[in-house]
Amino acid sequence: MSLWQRMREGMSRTRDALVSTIDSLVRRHGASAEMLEALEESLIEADIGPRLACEITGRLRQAGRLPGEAQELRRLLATILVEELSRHTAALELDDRGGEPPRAVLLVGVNGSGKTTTAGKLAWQLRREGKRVILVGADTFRAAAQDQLALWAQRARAELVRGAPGQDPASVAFDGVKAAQARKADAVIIDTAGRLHNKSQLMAELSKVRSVTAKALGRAPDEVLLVLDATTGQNGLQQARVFLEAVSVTGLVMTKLDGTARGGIAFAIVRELDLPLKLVGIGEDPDDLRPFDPAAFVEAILDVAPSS
Ligand SMILES: Nc1nc2c(ncn2[C@@H]2O[C@H](COP(=O)(O)OP(=O)(O)OP(=O)(O)O)[C@@H](O)[C@H]2O)c(=O)[nH]1
Repeated sequence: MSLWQRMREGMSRTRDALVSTIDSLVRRHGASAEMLEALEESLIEADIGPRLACEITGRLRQAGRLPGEAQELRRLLATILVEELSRHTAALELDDRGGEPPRAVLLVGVNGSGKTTTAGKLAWQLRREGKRVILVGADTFRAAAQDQLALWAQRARAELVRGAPGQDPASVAFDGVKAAQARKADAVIIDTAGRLHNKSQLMAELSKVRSVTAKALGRAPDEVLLVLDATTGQNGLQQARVFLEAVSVTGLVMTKLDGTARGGIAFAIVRELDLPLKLVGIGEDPDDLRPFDPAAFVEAILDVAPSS
């Protein structure tokens, strides 16, 4: 299946909801003020966030003559959404930045958000490019998390550095980076714990993992990615802020976009957090982690290419 088809399939729940709603609004209200009001509500329903939904309909209002045909309206909307997302997109900094290998990626985020899966998929993809990759299990709190990472290491044929139960996560990260340097690996991917029951402890732990990783590397980690579960919707924003207080994040990964009809959350999150969305998870296969491409994403949820 081509990348484009896979993105379409992954986003089908959001697309089905948005396209049928917009088309029926246009059928019911035509190109009218009522239609725009109803459209604003539908965008909020799709989790785009009230502020952005209001801005979008404001822009449509200003655009002058509204298209009376649903597909044209979706095309206009797509143009506005691509423009919005493009302001908050960036590629992973794994190849084209200075500094000696290994490139280091730290994954942070709440339990169950998809960190381990993202680490595994990323390792799998880098391995496919012929890179030497070390996966590091710095979640020493949950043995199951380490076992899951070990399975991914096997699947990706990546090497694994895992901590002993109860070991200081920062020391595991340090060992992982040192092992990657000694083995001349291209990339080291560090999976961390994300329990939120004790916020100050988690924050202290994460900032120590980051600073010890930086010390072992001799520079800041190339990427500190905050992994967010799209199915938690607006609640994810609150959780994200806790992590942002603890570590300086270089980008976002949004997982499980295939599991929601409210994929508009991607817009709300990048807008509210003002951080680039770098990767999206659209399924459980190793290939279902994708660099974020605003035009492909918007086309997949609105079923039209943006007007040029
Ligand atoms: N459908 C779908 N499932 C995903 C995606 N990403 C992760 N998952 C699933 O989400 C569940 C949780 O993912 P994990 O990678 O274990 O999450 P985690 O953040 O590492 O969780 P802890 O190990 O508990 O900290 C797993 O069942 C994954 O297979 C995605 O993009 N789409």
